[in-house]
Amino acid sequence: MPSSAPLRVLVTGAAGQIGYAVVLQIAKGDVFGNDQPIVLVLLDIPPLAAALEGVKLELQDCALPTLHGVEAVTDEAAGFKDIDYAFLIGAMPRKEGMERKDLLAANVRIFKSQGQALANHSKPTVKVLVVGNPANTNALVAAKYAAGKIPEQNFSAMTRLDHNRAAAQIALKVGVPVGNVKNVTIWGNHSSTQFPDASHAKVVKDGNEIDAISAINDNSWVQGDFISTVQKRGGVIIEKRKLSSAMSAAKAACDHMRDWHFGTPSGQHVSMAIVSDGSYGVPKGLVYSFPVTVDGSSKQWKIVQGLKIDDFAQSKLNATTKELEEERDDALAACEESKQ
Ligand SMILES: NC(=O)c1ccc[n+]([C@@H]2O[C@H](COP(=O)([O-])OP(=O)(O)OC[C@H]3O[C@@H](n4cnc5c(N)ncnc54)[C@H](O)[C@@H]3O)[C@@H](O)[C@H]2O)c1
Ligand SMILES: O=C(O)CC[C@H](O)C(=O)O
Repeated sequence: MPSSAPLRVLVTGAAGQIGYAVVLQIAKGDVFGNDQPIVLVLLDIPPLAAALEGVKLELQDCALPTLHGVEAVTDEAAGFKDIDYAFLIGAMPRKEGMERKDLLAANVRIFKSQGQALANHSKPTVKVLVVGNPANTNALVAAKYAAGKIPEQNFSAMTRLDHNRAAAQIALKVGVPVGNVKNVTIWGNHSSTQFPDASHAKVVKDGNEIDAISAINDNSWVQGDFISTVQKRGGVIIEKRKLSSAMSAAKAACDHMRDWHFGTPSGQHVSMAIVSDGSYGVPKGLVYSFPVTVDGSSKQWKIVQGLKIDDFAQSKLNATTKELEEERDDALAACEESKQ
């Protein structure tokens, strides 16, 4: 039987394709547990009000014991009121032929407004996951406009999909189930400059835990096809489906929030894009993907320190840093232009 007070969980873009895939997983307990009641708040834009209402009705029809309420709203003030967790998915996805940069100016304004809404209406303890692209820079913008009310440590952007993709590629290469792979790392931006890093990963093979690098035994793959496959996977999905990834993105969003809520398993790290504190020489303030562990009782993440970064890895970290600095500058200029 559900025991504690309901958590208010906001999903923006809830009438969209990731939204449709994510709400059931959240509502049935995959993220916050089978005994944690929740109220789902679905937010989308006014032209999507009827579709949003349809999602709400379907959720009611799922008859889920953990779902104590569903609210469908098109007004930010109502959507962000008193929320505990926010899945910020609502934004334009890249279509075939579009560059990620084309999204920046349009989407960044959404996150300025939502940063302000978080500051004005949400609980100061709210934990925020930005999925909408460019996710890292959108999170930077939301954190900036919520500053003073909500700690920057409460903002994150999603690189868990890249993390899951990297683990899956290693599992396929080694010939083990993906559950036998842990501690891959995604560094930097959720974009094609990200650095998927297998060098600290472990694999259980034939009953023994060994370094992934030894299990793979193919350094040119680790420094070549492995990296480019993960970097370009989102684009390949768009090319094949003519739509941006949704099922895998929704699953990754749930993984990210579950680990933030309950903590990471002992001896394991995950990848989260969070506000840099200067670790590994990454400029402070950039929203950058790092290897992190999370303590489930405090719900605080910590960057894993002391991982060896060789010259090859450092050049990859530098490239994604450079892109994030450019995105930050473009985004802040776009925010200045939008006088709301
Ligand atoms: N970080 C990641 O790993 C990752 C992975 C996949 C997709 N994405 C991104 O997630 C976003 C959503 O993708 P999708 O496929 O669900 O797109 P979609 O077009 O199917 O849905 C987006 C929804 O957001 C809504 N929306 C737009 N502006 C809004 C606003 N201001 N407030 C609330 N809702 C708003 C739209 O009306 C639409 O219903 C895209 O930006 C996509 O690129 C990120
Ligand atoms: O637009 C893209 O290139 C990527 C879309 C999405 O973020 C993904 O990773 O699948």
